[in-house]
Amino acid sequence: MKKFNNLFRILSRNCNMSSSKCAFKVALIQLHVTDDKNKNIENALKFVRTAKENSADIAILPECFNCPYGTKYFLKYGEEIPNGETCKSLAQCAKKNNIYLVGGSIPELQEKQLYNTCTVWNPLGQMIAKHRKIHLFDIDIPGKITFKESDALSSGNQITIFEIEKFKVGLGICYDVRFPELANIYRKEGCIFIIYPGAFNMTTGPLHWKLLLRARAVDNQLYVAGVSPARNENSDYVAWGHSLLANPLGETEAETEHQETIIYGTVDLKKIEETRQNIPILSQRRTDLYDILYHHL
Ligand SMILES: NC(=O)CCC(=O)C(=O)O
Repeated sequence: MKKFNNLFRILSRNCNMSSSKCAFKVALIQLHVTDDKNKNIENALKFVRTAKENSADIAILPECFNCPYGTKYFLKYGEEIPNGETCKSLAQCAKKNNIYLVGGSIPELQEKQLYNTCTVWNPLGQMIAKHRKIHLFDIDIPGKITFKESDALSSGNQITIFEIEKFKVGLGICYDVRFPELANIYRKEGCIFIIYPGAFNMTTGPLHWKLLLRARAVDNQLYVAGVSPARNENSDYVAWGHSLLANPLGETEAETEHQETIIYGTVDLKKIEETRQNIPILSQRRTDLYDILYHHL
């Protein structure tokens, strides 16, 4: 409840002052990813410039935007964070364009371990967050898709929150979206927005991508973005695309299909406040019951 009131305090303090923002323009950049790392990075930078020209405050790149998505590629494309070439480019790009940049994800190499990692850069070009995918994508749907990220990657063990003008934003990567507990923690920590760079596939994409993003939004009464690579029929792993932004009511604010593009949406803090006031589920939760029942199962 304390965190909930904090949002109202920040809102009433900031939003009534003309110098402060109560809405952020968000650019969801759905990139075509190839096996050429330099081209992928250059392409991402070009789209971030376009996002800035269109007055975006935050630009978001997809999961694995510098590398084809597949366990056999991660070591070859892996690099250290923040000293690798991709991070250097992202830092410069954020600074040059004076924009918050959520760097999708890249394979991170640290002490012979690989992680699927998202970095976030502020308009000064400083890294303000680093999220290692917590839940690795290990699934087997016979005849449809088998994928075992844990063959190559280690999992992250931390939740990740960063701030944009005092407002908290939570991070997850793709499969992390399937775990409502993580999103619930972000809400309880006072987040107003959760960002999931993600590359769902042609089986689970049509089934679950949109449903999960909207579910996380409506459960937690905040904005949720899912940002995918564009569909590349020539790659081993064909991404579903369909990047989207869901609002605190669970409605789709912005959505695209599978081609390379940018879509824009607004994170409107007043809409969060209104939704949370009208339907006050956070304070109505019966944790007295759930906690007891959960621990007895
Ligand atoms: N990159 C991923 O984590 C894919 C997740 C996915 O497709 C799913 O169904 O979950």
